[in-house]
Parts: sequence; C-alpha cells; structure tokens
Amino acid sequence: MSDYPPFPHDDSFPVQELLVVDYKLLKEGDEEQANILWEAATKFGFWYLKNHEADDFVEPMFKMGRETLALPFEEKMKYWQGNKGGSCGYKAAGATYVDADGSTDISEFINVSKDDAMAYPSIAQRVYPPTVNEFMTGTIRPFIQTCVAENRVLLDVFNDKLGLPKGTLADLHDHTKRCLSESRCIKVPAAPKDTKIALGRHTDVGSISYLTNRLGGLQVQLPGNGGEWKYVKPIEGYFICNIGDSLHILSGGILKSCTHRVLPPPGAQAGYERWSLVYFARPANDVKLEALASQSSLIANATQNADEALFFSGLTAAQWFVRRQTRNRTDQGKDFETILAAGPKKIISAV
Ligand SMILES: O=C(O)CCC(=O)C(=O)O
Ligand SMILES: [Fe+2]
Repeated sequence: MSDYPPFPHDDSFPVQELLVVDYKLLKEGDEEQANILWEAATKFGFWYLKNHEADDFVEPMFKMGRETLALPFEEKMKYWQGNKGGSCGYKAAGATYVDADGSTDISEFINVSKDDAMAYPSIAQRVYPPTVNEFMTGTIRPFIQTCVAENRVLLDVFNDKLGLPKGTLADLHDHTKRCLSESRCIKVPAAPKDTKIALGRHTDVGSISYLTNRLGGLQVQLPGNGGEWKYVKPIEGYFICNIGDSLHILSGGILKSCTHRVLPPPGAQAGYERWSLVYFARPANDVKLEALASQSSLIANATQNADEALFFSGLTAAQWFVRRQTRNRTDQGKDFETILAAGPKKIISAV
C-alpha cells in the first residue's frame, strides 16, 4: 500500500481504541459479532469493520480521486456541488468554516452519488468529469454496490436489536428509491505546520459511514471521554465505521452519532498529502426522519422525554440533509462567478 511513516506512539497523540467487528462472521449470522456491533454503536458510535468485501476497490477509488482532484480548479468547478444543499460533485477547499475564529477547511472532495453510479451512463443527479466517468462502471459502481450490501447486513442487525418489525430499516434504505447516499474521496494537501484543522468538527448526516484512510488525523469525541479529542488509528484493510444523525434519530438516540474532525497527520506523518475515502449510506429521500417510536417499545421508551425538535422534526431525510449541508459554508449566498474568480484556497506546502 504505502511507505508512510507509522502513526506516532507518543502520549501527545492520544489514541481512541475501538471495538472490531468481523464482517465475514457478521454476514454469516454470528451472534457474538452482532453483540460487538451493538455495543460499539450504542456506546461509542464508532467501530472498525474487518474482513469487509470492498477493499479491492479502495486503491482504484483513490486513483480516481487523485486523477480528478489533480485537474485545474476551473475544470473541477464545472462540477461544483453548489451552495444550495447539494453534495455530489466537487467541493473546493475552504468551503466551510472549521472554527468560531473564521478559519476554513483545507479539504477537497469529489463526491459521487450512489444513484448516478447505478444509473450511469444515464444521469440521476448530475454529470461528472471524464476522470470519474472512466472509473464509473469498473470501480465506483462495484465499490458502492459492495457498501450497499454490507450496509444491509449491519442495518438488519440494528433492526433486530432495536426490536423493529423485520425489514423496517432496510425498507427505509430501499436501494431502488432515490437517496443521497454517495462515495467521497478526500484530499488534504501537505499543510503548513500551523494548520490546526483540515476538516471541521461535525457529525455525519446519514445512517452509517464506511471510511478508509491511510494517515492519522481523524479525531473523535466519544461519550464518556469528557470532551477529549482522541485519534483513531487507520488500520490497513479495515473500515472505520460510524453512526450518523439519521440512524441516531430513527433509533431515538439509542445508536450514537458522535462528533469527529480531521487534523493534519500527526508526528512523522505530517507533511504528507492525506487521502481518505468514505461511503455514506443514507435513507431514501422521502423517509420521514423521526424516531420509530410507534414500531419499537425500546425506541418509545428512549424518546419519552426526548428533544421533540430533534426526534420528531417532521422533516424528510432530504430536507434534513439540505439543512445540514448549507450550514457553516463560507460561500453561502455567493454566486458562481464570484467563487470562481476567488480561485482555489492557497495552501503553502510544509515541505
Ligand atoms: O478523512 C477522514 O478521516 C474523515 C472524513 C469525514 O469525517 C467525513 O468526510 O465526513
Ligand atoms: Fe465525517
């Protein structure tokens, strides 16, 4: 894979240990793995997934990302995600605030919608650069399809443990319906030494995220840690998975959606370009994003004194997404010409 320096063993880089779920066993119905998954998702919201089936697509996905994000800024901006709540397409570095002091992110993304990857060469949401299209059927589509299938296995475990009628969560993620699920390839350039944050603190919007990264930098703030940020160490061949807000809400808060962020790589890994890849599984657009209290006594109990505005907002998954996607943007209200004229965010390399 890589010749990167290892993650530093140093107390100044505190590491968050995570439970490991074996996907192969989980898929075969192993009860112990289902229990580990449940413990991880209800206590921490984050876990490793080993023996998953998408690993062969990871390097080709990074290749697609490298070729795409190497295009000139003007070319990438032809596929801009926009600033009105859309996500798929190109996100420029600096599009979001990362701190109250007005600092901005240094991460570029190329996001490919699941529906577009499935529909290609037809268009579900938008078109993509040739460097994406070239990989669409051989890499992006099978990567996404594999993640969709794995997501179904995990959802069925949660469905069971939450005491929901069989297939409830799977139906809410019906892959034949329109949804905002997408793959994301992220580039964080070798950053100046004083760069504090590469991607600001957030929770993920969707149901479950499947992340692969090569270098450290991801930090999580898990329940019970008194707000302390700890690093999650990348492990080759493992996904880092986490619960997003949608499953948090549908489960009445039983499944935890936890805050995380990305810092420039730590220790000897600093000064390297950082690449990561995520598949975001999200509910179908028309799903009402409310706690499923009427279908599970466990969820009904959990939401007895719960925050009505969060758990019973009346918003659909798509409306919720737009609300989140338009938050903390530096380009809010600006027109395309102004954003294009401002040019790419200037990053002065550390090396
Ligand atoms: O790059 C990473 O390690 C995490 C990225 C992330 O949290 C996101 O894109 O939502
Ligand atoms: Fe995230």
